[in-house]
Amino acid sequence: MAVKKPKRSTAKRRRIPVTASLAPTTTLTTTNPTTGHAGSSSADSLSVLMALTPSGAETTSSTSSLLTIKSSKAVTRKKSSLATAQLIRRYHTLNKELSQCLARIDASQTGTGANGNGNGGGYQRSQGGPRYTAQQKGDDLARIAAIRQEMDDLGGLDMYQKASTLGQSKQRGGDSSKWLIPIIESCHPQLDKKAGNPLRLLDIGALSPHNYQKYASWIKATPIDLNPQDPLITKMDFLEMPIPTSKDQLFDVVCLSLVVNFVGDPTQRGEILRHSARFLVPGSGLLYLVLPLPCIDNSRYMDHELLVEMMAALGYTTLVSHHLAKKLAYYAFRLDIAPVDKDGKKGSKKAAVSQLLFPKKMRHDKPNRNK
Ligand SMILES: C[S@@+](CC[C@H](N)C(=O)[O-])C[C@H]1O[C@@H](n2cnc3c(N)ncnc32)[C@H](O)[C@@H]1O
Repeated sequence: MAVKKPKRSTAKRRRIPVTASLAPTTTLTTTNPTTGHAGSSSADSLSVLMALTPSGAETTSSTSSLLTIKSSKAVTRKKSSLATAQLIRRYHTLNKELSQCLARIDASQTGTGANGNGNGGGYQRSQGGPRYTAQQKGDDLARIAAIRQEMDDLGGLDMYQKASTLGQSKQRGGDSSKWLIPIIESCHPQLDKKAGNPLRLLDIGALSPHNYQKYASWIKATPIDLNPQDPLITKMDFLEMPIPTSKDQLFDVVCLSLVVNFVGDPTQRGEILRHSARFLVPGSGLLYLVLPLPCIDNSRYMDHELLVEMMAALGYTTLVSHHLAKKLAYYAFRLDIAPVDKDGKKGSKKAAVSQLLFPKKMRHDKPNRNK
């Protein structure tokens, strides 16, 4: 994508460092976006993953028959898959708790109280709400340090990404782009795949630059990530990505596969979805959204109907297709209405209205549901 005079997004962004650049990224070094620590902390990250493998995992070398070898391999794979899932879950939990602590501190400093979604804990600096005491702030600061330490001990974002890459390896079903391809094809029936005029696809939070390689003749992918695992992935915080200033900079497809749930702060999750609309061709652009299934079918506050309603409020009024699989929920939305606040202006009427439209509200009051 050619970028002329990039216009910076004013989308709400506080803690993830600015790394906006469309140039390849290996020369850029940043603070670890999640832990806030400099550099990569995962020199021996794979050994951390191995250490997480439940003890007693057998290896094939000690087995004597082919049958045992096969079952032993399967057992090892299952255990390692469990360890990977455990690591990813722990990382998400820490990331969320970190966001909550940071949001409480932010809210107490700005006097905004909760950040509109309960994440700030409802504390206010000024009158009207419970006071956020110095003691509570001290506890939050101590907890933040402990969380960052634990994240570092686990191997930081780098390790999380390696675990996620294992999660998307072929053995475990491959990456989630497969579901999308037939949908893109059905939305562009006239597309001449050999004409040399490929569709433009922005892959946000890409673990591999090769997810769309097979379709390179008709899909030109731009993979970006906060912490690229490959030099072909551009280092970029999507919320800092320059908003297109002309039609030829827009994308036909924007992919957010397992990215929104990665973000700990609910306001920022919303911002990512809102921001996505600024990059798509209105009328035909597709947003590919993948979430862990429990976000949709086991939450107290969110479900399929509410997601569809919220997306419609952002201009995604057509749900082209969706699929609730065993572990993941896949959605393809079409951007029918161009965003009003194209310039990314925060606090626009539209933004205020959508916050009022969707306050955090209990929808499924059941004890076993996620919060
Ligand atoms: C679960 S992993 C990626 C999953 C991959 N897309 C897939 O479908 O398997 C989530 C990724 O999102 C990236 N990410 C989170 N927030 C981001 C942002 N604001 N900009 C760019 N990448 C982001 C993280 O760095 C991480 O690599």
